[in-house]
Amino acid sequence: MTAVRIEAVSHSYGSRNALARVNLELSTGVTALLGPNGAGKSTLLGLLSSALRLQRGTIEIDELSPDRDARRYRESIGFLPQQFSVPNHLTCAEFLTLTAWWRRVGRRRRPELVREALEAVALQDRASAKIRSLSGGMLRRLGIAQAMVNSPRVLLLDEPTVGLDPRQRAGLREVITELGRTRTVLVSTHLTEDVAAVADRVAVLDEGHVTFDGTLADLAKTPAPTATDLDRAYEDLVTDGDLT
Ligand SMILES: Nc1ncnc2c1ncn2[C@@H]1O[C@H](COP(=O)(O)OP(=O)(O)OP(=O)(O)O)[C@@H](O)[C@H]1O
Repeated sequence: MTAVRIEAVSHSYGSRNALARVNLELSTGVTALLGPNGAGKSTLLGLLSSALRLQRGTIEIDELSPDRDARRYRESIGFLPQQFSVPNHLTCAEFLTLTAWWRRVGRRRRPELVREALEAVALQDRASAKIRSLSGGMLRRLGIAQAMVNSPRVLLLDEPTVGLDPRQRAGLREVITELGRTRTVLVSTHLTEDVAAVADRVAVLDEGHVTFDGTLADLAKTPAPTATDLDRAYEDLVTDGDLT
């Protein structure tokens, strides 16, 4: 079972504190990182992905450190940033093959891993389609495929459902739920609907502090919480309970 350990992690941008002594442990399944705009979600994902350099505290994935074991650490992680650019003129399979090469997947394993990644996000029928022909939902799913093409144990998805219509969101949530059966998935979101649909666990972040870490039932204090139950509990935990 993969374990991600985040201990006493703080981060600041100049004089602005974005994270304050964050502690979290993640294992197989989907954990939602829920918080309003500016809570520090992207900063935490940036540190976990090692796109941002750790200033204070400890982060480990199965005891690998982003500093000491940089290469193996990075190979353990797949990251879908909030904004990502793709070469529109390539096909989905070409783009994923290129990504696999860049992530040091050996030539022989590439076709199989590209096929698996496309299947995992239900884009197998689009392997030969140009990226420019994809809808917003498909593009986001391709973003998840690029994050998982080297078979990482941990997937970090930063606001993956933003900007999608309800049908595309439902499709993406199914994909995320499926991925969580075998991987450690951390999904940042400010939508309690996302949390209700995909998460086994939820961590609430507010102004850089973790104000809750536990199951959905514990958060809402009811055994099978709906998005509305979660909304109510969440609003009590954040300073600015803006759910838009
Ligand atoms: N590069 C930066 N320079 C200065 N301040 C930053 C930078 N990136 C983030 N911040 C600040 O750090 C805090 C946390 O930002 P972060 O983007 O991590 O939050 P978030 O929860 O991901 O918000 P959002 O949902 O809006 O992306 C905010 O106050 C933000 O303004």
